[in-house]
Parts: sequence; C-alpha cells; structure tokens
Amino acid sequence: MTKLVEIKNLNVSYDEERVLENVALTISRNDFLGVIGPNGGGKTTLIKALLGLVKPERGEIIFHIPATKIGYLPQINQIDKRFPIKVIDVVRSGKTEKHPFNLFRKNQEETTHAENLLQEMGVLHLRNKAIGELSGGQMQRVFLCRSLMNNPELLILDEPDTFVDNHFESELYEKLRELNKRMAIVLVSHDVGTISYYVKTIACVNTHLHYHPSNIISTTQLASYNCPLQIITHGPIPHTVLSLHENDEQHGHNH
Ligand SMILES: Nc1ncnc2c1ncn2[C@@H]1O[C@H](COP(=O)(O)OP(=O)(O)OP(=O)(O)O)[C@@H](O)[C@H]1O
Repeated sequence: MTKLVEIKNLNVSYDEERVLENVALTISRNDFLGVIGPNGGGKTTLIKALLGLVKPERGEIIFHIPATKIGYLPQINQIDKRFPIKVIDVVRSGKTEKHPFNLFRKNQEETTHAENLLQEMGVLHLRNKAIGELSGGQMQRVFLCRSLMNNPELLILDEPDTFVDNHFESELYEKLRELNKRMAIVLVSHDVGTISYYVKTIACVNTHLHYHPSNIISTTQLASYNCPLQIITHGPIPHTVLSLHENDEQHGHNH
C-alpha cells in the first residue's frame, strides 16, 4: 500500500496544554478514514498536523506527496453573503500551483477543469452566481469542487455536513465514495452513525489516537478507546445505537 502521509510519535500542545499525545497514523492510497472523538478531543488539531499547519512538540510528520496534492475542505459554518465572488472563481481559486496573483487571469484549461468539477457535483448551472446566493448544500458542493482543483491524492474534510440538509448529506457521502476511487479521504465528523456507513476505517481521537481497522465499531470498543460517543451505527441502513447503561446487555439498539 503506497503511503501518502505518516505521523509518528506526535505530541502537540497549545500553551502547555497537551492536545495530542503519542499519536501515530499512516494514510495510504485509497484509504477512507473517519475521524471521530469528543468535542475538544483534538480532531481539528490532527487535521492541521496532516496539513502541516501545526508544529510538533515531539515526533514527526512525513509527507510522501507534495502539499498541493492534499485537498482540504475546511469547516464552513458561515460566509458573508455579500462577498463579491462568482462560483466559478471560487472553484478556480483552489488551484494553488501557480503564483497567487495569477488567480483571476483567464486560463481556459483551469476554467474547463473547474467547470468539469462543477458538472460532476451537479452545480454547473450555478457557475456565474455570486457565492452568497447559494443554499448551504450548494455552497458546500462548490467548496468541495474548490478542494479538488489540484487533483489531490489526499482529500481532508472537516465536518462537511455541518450546515447541509439530510438529503445533501447522503449525496455528499455518495460523492465521496466515488472520489475515494481516485484519492484517499480523511473525514472528520460528529455524525458517527452516518460516516461509519461510508468510511473504511476509523480513528478515535481523544488526546490519544486509537486506530480501528474497520468501519464497524461497538460501544464497548469506543469505551475501551476512551472515546465517549453516544451514537454509532453499522449495517446497510444507518441507525443509532444509544450508549449502554451500566447494567445493560450489549445489544441495545435504537433504530
Ligand atoms: N489555536 C489554539 N490555541 C489554544 N488552544 C487551542 C487552539 N486550537 C485548539 N485549542 C484547544 O485544543 C483542544 C483541541 O481542540 P480541537 O479543535 O483540535 O478539538 P476537536 O476535537 O476538533 O473539537 P470539536 O469537535 O469541538 O471541533 C481544545 O481544548 C481547544 O480549546
């Protein structure tokens, strides 16, 4: 399996507070890794590490691909609706190999690539709209196109389902499954139920990282990973499983 990024013995602290400790993780070609964990557990910090944005206090991060081959869809909660930029230009701005001031110079090849991505995501008809006119789901698709402009080998998404409706959420995950045929994906989500249906492996991050080599994970395993999450799912239809009370049997399901 071709390795894309390796994290070894990583410690990260902010102002003396240890956020990641002794973290090891290898991302390889065709991986589809779901990153879960409690609030403040260090998921975003792990993403920053994968993007080379945090300085390790200890350990190392080895990149086997250039930075331009890592696509990133940040957590987007809000955007100033008045921001004057067209959809097509948002997508084109994801092209980072060139000098940044080339951004708005017309380049037919890049425009065609951006249009192909918009087409793939089903939003080509919005190409000349102002970004602020779009719905949450449409905007998320456009930003996803932007993160694909460099044809990444690794795509990292931080809670892409935050402000989209349920319908778009499942569409998005289906798209990710298609994209996973041509790139590795790391997906951070609070929605353990849904992601466990799509990802191949799971990392539970709560200062320490526990790698789980499958997408099926039980509440008992989560507890042993010190990942106190309330919901989890597996099987063909996503559903929730409530965490157990102390004396419960193991198979308490809530469909
Ligand atoms: N730039 C920073 N400076 C200081 N502390 C930070 C900084 N970024 C994050 N932290 C702290 O580090 C801890 C981990 O934060 P991080 O955002 O990585 O967690 P998370 O798992 O992504 O959380 P959430 O699920 O709430 O998004 C938290 O306690 C947070 O307050």
